Amino acid sequence: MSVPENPVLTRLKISGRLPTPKGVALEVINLTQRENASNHEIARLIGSDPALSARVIKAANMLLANPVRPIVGIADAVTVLGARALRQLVLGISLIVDYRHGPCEKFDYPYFWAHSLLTAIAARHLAQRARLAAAEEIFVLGLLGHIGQLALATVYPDDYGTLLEQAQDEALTEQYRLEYDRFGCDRAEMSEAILAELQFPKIFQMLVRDFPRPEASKVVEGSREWRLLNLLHVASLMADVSMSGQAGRGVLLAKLRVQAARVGVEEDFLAEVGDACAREWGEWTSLLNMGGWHIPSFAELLRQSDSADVAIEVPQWPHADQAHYKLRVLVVEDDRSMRVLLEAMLKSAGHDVTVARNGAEAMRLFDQVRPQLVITDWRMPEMGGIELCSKLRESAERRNVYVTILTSQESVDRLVEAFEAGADDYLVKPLTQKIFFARLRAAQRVVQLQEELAFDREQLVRFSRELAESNERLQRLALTDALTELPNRRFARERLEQEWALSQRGERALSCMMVDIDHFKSINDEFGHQTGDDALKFVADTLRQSARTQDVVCRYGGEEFVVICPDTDIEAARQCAERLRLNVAAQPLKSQTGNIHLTVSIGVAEKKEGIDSIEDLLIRADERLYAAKEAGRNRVIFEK
Ligand SMILES: Nc1nc2c(ncn2[C@@H]2O[C@H](COP(=O)(O)OP(=O)(O)OP(=O)(O)O)[C@@H](O)[C@H]2O)c(=O)[nH]1
Repeated sequence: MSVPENPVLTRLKISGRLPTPKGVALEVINLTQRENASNHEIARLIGSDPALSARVIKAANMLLANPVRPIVGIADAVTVLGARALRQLVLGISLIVDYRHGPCEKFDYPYFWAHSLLTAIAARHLAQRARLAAAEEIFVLGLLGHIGQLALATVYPDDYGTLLEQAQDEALTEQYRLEYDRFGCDRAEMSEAILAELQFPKIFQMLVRDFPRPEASKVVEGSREWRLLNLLHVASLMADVSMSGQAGRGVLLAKLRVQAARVGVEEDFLAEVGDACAREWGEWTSLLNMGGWHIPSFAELLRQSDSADVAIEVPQWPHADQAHYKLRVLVVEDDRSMRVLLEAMLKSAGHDVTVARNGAEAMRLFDQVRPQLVITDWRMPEMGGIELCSKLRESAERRNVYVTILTSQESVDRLVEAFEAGADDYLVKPLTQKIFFARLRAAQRVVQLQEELAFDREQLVRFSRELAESNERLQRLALTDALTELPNRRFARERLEQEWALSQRGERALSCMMVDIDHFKSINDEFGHQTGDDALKFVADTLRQSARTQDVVCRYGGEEFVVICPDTDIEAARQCAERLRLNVAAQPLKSQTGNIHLTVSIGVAEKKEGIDSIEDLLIRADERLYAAKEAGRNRVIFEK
């Protein structure tokens, strides 16, 4: 990756103001740059500085950590490490020794080097386990990772001191910006330039430039460079945590967990590395004549702090578009770092996240959270991901949730097992953000489609229920007389048919009345149509209230009513009719113009021999009604 030359750096290089090794170390650097330099010459030169050679031998032994064949002399160190690694080691050691103090009063040199040394030790362990690079190279890279800041403090002691005071509470990006505004380059560019100047390989130059802010790096995610970059970042965060005061430690630990989980470093390993750092710390500090720092037990720190208590600063992850469809997600993971990472990534994409430590806890939380997506680890205490998945699929209310299983190794058999347990998807750890967010979007699409389908289904059910209700209402309206709210003629005929059939089957009696308001026309003529309507309603109400429970009073047309009397012979029907007639006559209709006395005439008929249909029955009742009118009205006729 070629970087355009920064004029500020060029100027500093020319004026020789950048931090560089001195004395014998400088000669070693120059010598190892010569292609024809022999190991013998290099060894002799280092040997001329007893302090340097003692440090180099000890450092080489600590880095190579081979108790079977320790390095005993400087010639041995040159052979085992090789000229390039040796050169880098000499550089790192001499810079620490020569720049232990400096002119910038506000810059804490001892803190700076202690932090760099811790970063170096941690980076070495992390890289060794990940088998990403030679341990001694990563060590030096950690040691010189922040060299740009030392350079700024050393080259511009006063200005940089002022800037440090101004920027101490600012975020790193803002600090970089302030440095750039003041000096024309920031500490990362400065680190890169110094490593270029010291002839470190290009990849090292890029790493020191990018590792303090890996999220801003353009390096391809998942590549070896990307992993190295993030490991260095994790190492530097471990140094931050170890050296921070109690107050800020919780937030730093949460940040560390997220970053560690991103590169697949689980919490147990983090604790192991932390404790290895604390163990080696004493040896390194005595080797480099540094002191005064106590490094706490890392495992203890991790145990004490629960990131769940800390408000995690959620970074905006690349690839994490804000969720256009917000999901309720249940993260089920026993490793705290991984849990914190998943939570942070999901939250940065705008989702609602709940966490559980194992499948059993997830089952307990399920109904309360009602998740749409479950992301679960495979192996967990109490209940693992596969069992959780099977349990969810067994339950009718929970089976529709989208389940993604996390696995550390991808094997065909494992994947088949996951899908057979009912998983919808799987993700392989360490998580690659790009893949994670792509899979998340796929899950979102499926959940969204499922919910839209469910919504459509619900709508359909609602529509058909409404339709049934409205049909029923229409039916009711079709069979009801709007003015009197009595059943209408159509209803009367349908009901008569039913009662007729019932009476046929059970040989039960059936009677019916035809009721007509007397001189109704004259009410209309005298008092107007509205009063005529009121009179109709009045008579209808009286009939309804006076009829027996089983009788059905209907408006048959105009001012005419039919009363159906099931299980009723002619005598009983006559008595009912008489009661109706008397009740109508008993109460006058109160109108604006005064009381109007109303009467009705009633014809009663019974189903009996010679009456073969409801038509016959109605005609017979109508004939008797006519007879009642003829006979002077306000009476009941039930026989001819
Ligand atoms: N106000 C009102 N009048 C109605 C309604 N339906 C029918 N009528 C009137 O009721 C009257 C019925 O009159 P007729 O059948 O001749 O009865 P009538 O001669 O007045 O009286 P009777 O001989 O005793 O039956 C007609 O004038 C119709 O216009 C209605 O819904 N409202």
